[in-house]
Formats: sequence, structure tokens, C-alpha cells
Amino acid sequence: APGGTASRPFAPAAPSPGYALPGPLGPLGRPAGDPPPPADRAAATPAGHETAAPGHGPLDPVVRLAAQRLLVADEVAAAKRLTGAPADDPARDRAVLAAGAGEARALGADPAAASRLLGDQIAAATLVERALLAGWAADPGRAPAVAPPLTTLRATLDDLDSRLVAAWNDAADHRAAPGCGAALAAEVTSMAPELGLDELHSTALARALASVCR
Ligand SMILES: C=C(O[C@@H]1C=C(C(=O)O)C=C[C@H]1O)C(=O)O
Repeated sequence: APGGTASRPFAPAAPSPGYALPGPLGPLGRPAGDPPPPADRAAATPAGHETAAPGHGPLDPVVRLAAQRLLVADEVAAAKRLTGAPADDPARDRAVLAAGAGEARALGADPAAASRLLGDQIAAATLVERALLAGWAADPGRAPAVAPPLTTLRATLDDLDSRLVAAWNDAADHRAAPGCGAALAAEVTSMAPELGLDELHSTALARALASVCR
């Protein structure tokens, strides 16, 4: 995995070789047949005003938005499978990093740190995309037959990114606190069952959060 997660306190313990691939995807990238997501899972909230769900701590919005981004990556992979586009798109990467830096600047936050945060989201998303695309190539019967257009999915990612940078900035004090790593680990542990994250997505979520604590 790019960057590695082994030294992080919230990295999943001893990932097995290879990732468990989910089955055919439902509308939100969930295996078909799974129960529908909680109604509030993808609820839109205004940028910059994420609030922690009951029972969750101040890093909850950061972890939740990073996880939601990874669920969109399932649909990105499906769209790319249908068009033959590769997982990696360096031009789009640059646009995402520049947008994140711009959002941070507008908030008076460190643009370079925001770019690291977004770079980690990209690394995590491509981890998911590559694993899904490889699984579907090996077993085409499991590949999704439909996906939203990539432009639509990128607009969703843009929205999540601006909310993520705002939530990350709101949590600046908590990100600098000594207990940050443990708090982040606790959020990941509670988020995985809540959002139905499998091993691949839990591993990717840990990768996405690599630079959050400072
Ligand atoms: C999500 C995509 O796939 C990859 C991941 C990206 C991201 O996480 O923002 C951006 C470009 C690609 O390298 C995409 O192409 O939009």
C-alpha cells in the first residue's frame, strides 16, 4: 500500500494478503443485498459546519467525510471500468490538490498541509479503485454494469473535499493534541461498522487519515 500504514495506531491489525473484494455494487457501492445505508449517511450539510454525530468525538466529521469519499471511489472505479479509463489521473490529482490548497488559504489554514490531506485522500481512493478494477478484471461477472458519469462523481468529490478541508481546519486543536492518534483510531473503529466498510475500505480509510494528527 502506498505510504504504508503499519506505524499508525489506527491501522487495521495484520491485513491479510490481498483485499477481500466486495460483491456486485449497489447504488452507493454497497454489495447488492446489503441493507440500505442509514438515511443520514450521505446527508448533505453546509460546508464548514460538520457536527459530530451523538457518541462521536471532535474528529468524527473528518473521518466520516474521508470514509464517504472512499465510498464514492467505488463508483469512480465502476465508471472507469465502463470507459476503460485508468485508476490514476495525474491531471485530476493536480486539480484536487490545488483546490484543497485554495480552500485552506481561504480559511487561513496551511495550504501545504491541506494538500497533504488531499494527497492522502487520492492515495486512498486509488487504492480502492485499483483493487476493485483488478477484482473485476479477474471476475468480470462481478463487475458493475452501470455507473454514474465520472463528471458527476467528481462534482460529489469536490463537495466532499471542501467539507473535509473545513472539518479538518475546525479540528486543528484536536489534531495537535497528544491523544489525536488514539482518538482517530477510535473514530475509525466505530465508523467501519456504522458505514459498512469492508477490509479494503478500512485499510484505505487508515491511509486517508495518515497526515491528520500533527
Ligand atoms: C477519483 C478519481 O481517481 C483517482 C483519484 C482521485 C481523487 O481521489 O480525487 C483523483 C484522480 C485519480 O487519480 C478520479 O479520477 O476522479
